[in-house]
Order: sequence, then structure tokens, then C-alpha cells
Amino acid sequence: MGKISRFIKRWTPAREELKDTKQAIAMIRREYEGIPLDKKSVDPNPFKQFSAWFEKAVRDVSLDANAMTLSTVSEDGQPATRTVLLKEFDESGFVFYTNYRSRKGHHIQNNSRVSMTLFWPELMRQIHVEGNAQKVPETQSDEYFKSRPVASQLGAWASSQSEEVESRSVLKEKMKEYEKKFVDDIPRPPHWGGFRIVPHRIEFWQGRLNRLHDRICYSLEEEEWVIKRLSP
Ligand SMILES: Cc1cc2nc3c(=O)[nH]c(=O)nc-3n(C[C@H](O)[C@H](O)[C@H](O)COP(=O)(O)O)c2cc1C
Repeated sequence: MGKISRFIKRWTPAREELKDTKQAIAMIRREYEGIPLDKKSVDPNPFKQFSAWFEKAVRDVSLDANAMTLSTVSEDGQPATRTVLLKEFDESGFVFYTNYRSRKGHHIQNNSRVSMTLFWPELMRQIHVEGNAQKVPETQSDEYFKSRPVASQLGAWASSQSEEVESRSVLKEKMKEYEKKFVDDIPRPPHWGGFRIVPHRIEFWQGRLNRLHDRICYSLEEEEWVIKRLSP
């Protein structure tokens, strides 16, 4: 049994112990005993701190270490969240790719304020970022689009993301249509590309004993990152 499956077993009730959802929820409880996180021990640069945590997550987290919850806000102030994949990262921000005509795309075009959260249960760690989303340059989206598998490239053409679709077979037909249309090179759909989240607040959360977790928060104040410890 691997490190992770042992870990999961420890915190998951046995199948025969589960009677109903209410009881299942009540049975899920664990202590967090992560490595201490302190204002003195973190890097003064939040991007370097992010890299250190992300690299550890890629090594130690079972799957989808780059999956993050993205929150946007609708025109009438309704927040909406969904999972997207972090695809690029540097000191200018966090990049994910999507359909600009999707629900999230419309939200961002109307209100660029977004937040994103990565949670790595195995490490008892969470990173929460708040900032503004902006489209990446077209050349950057082109480059990333080219690196995707051909089927994913066709999928970007075939799917009018977030719109109602009659059936799965309609999607399959569209895939076939685009397969015929683009024989050699598949261009990037103009409505598909990256958003960069430019952060002004980055919080690192480390689970600790007795729910006394460590929270170290960087906020951008007059172009300087100010570091504070927050109550759990
Ligand atoms: C693990 C995972 C990764 C995903 N990655 C992306 C992604 O990188 N980009 C994307 O547009 N949708 C991604 N999705 C699908 C979104 O969660 C969502 O269903 C879709 O983008 C439509 O969202 P919207 O209608 O709010 O715009 C992913 C879903 C999961 C579960």
C-alpha cells in the first residue's frame, strides 16, 4: 500500500460503517498536523513561497496538484465557482485557459475581480489568491494551444462552453466536422485563450493541531508585499 492510499484509509470510514449521508458527514473528521508556518520562515516574496509549496505538491499530491477553484462574480453580484487548471505561473500572475464566451468568461469581462484556491489534502495545505483577471497576449494563447493534444484542440472548437447542448452526439458530430475542416494545422479558436490572475492578496494556510492552523497572508500595499499572520 502506497503512502497516499494508507493516508486515505486512515481518514475514510469503512464501507460497512456508512449508513447514510448524514452519518457519513459526521464520520469525516481528522486532525491536521502539518509543518509549522511562520512569518519568519516564509519567503518574503510570495511567488517564491508559492513555487516552494507548488513543487512539493507536484511531488507529493496524488493527482491534479494544479487544480484550483476559480470564483467569479456575475453582473448582478452572484458569485460562481468551478475548477480550472493552473497552466502557467510567474511573478506576473497565475494563468488558466478557457473559452472566453463561457459563463466565467462573461463574468470576467464584466468584472475582472476573481479569486482562486488550491487545496492539497495530503499536505494539509491551502493557497488562496485574490486579484484581477486579464486576457494573456494572443501569442501566448497560441503557443499553449499548440502544445495541447489534437483532440483537445478540436474539443475547443466543438464545445460552445456553458451553452445548452442537445445531446452528446451533437458534440461528437461537431468534433467530426472540425476534424474534416482542419486537415493539417488546427488554429486556436479566437474565443479560446488564457486569463492571467494578477494577485493583490495571497494567503498560505497550513493545517495544524486542534484547529489552530497557521495562516500567513501577503497583501500588496503601495507596491510592497506586507506579511501578516491571521487567526485561524
Ligand atoms: C479537474 C478539472 C479541471 C478543469 N479544468 C478546466 C480548465 O482548465 N479550463 C476550463 O475552462 N474548464 C475546466 N474545467 C471545467 C470547469 O470546471 C467548468 O465546468 C467549465 O469551465 C465551465 O464553467 P463555466 O460555465 O462556469 O464557465 C475543469 C474541471 C475539472 C473538474
